[in-house]
Amino acid sequence: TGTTRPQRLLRAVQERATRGDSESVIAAIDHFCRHQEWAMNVGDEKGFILDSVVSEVSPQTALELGTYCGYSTVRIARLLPPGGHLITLEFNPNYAAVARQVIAWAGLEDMVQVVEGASGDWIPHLREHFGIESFDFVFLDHWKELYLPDIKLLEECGLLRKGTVLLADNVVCPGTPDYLEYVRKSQSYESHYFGSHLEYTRAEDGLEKSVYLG
Ligand SMILES: O=C(NCCCCCn1ccnc1)c1cc(-c2ccc(F)cc2)cc(O)c1O
Ligand SMILES: [Mg+2]
Repeated sequence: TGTTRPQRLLRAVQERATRGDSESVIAAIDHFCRHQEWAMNVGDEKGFILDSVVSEVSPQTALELGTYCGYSTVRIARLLPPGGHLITLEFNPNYAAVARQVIAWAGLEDMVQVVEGASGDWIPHLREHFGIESFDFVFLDHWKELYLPDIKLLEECGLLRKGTVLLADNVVCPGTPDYLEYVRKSQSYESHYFGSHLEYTRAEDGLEKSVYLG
């Protein structure tokens, strides 16, 4: 027994960050991951790229696949425009429980909906369950072999529109080769690779930004 890494990360947030201050929550998690224990958050370097894409899109509706401890959820939600809303899907209930508390500590619970379950099960029900017409922005950061099937499902469910921006983490490490090939070859996407590093390390990694053309 004892605590899990997500629980230790949450304790670091509660001990180091100021309630309602999302910047201090982000800083506390980055400090924990650099100085205490590595964790698979998108991190500060790739997080800066995520911030710039979210700011550019300024999404009213956003979807995140893979919440983990809520680090990228907080990064995205803090930049949403008035009326903006973020739905984040997490398969692991222990991750989801920690993420809800991290998001609440940042004071962003009103703009975020943490949904527990398998992305493939939930995607076909997002419209009816949350009144979503389509997404302006999608951040992919869950199991790497699900990136491709899940964007195909989003297409089939009509949840992408002309101009929807997809941003995928880890396209180099751990890697998402089938997803990359698809978005780079498909006539329905305009893709661009942002080179960076695996969170808190010197290993190569990067984000792929893909605009859906319909
Ligand atoms: O596996 C990752 N994320 C998915 C976690 C489970 C998602 C569950 N889920 C949520 C919704 N549907 C399913 C991941 C891994 C690494 C990594 C890199 C190098 C290494 F040596 C070890 C690990 C780095 C990341 O940045 C990652 O995102
Ligand atoms: Mg990741």
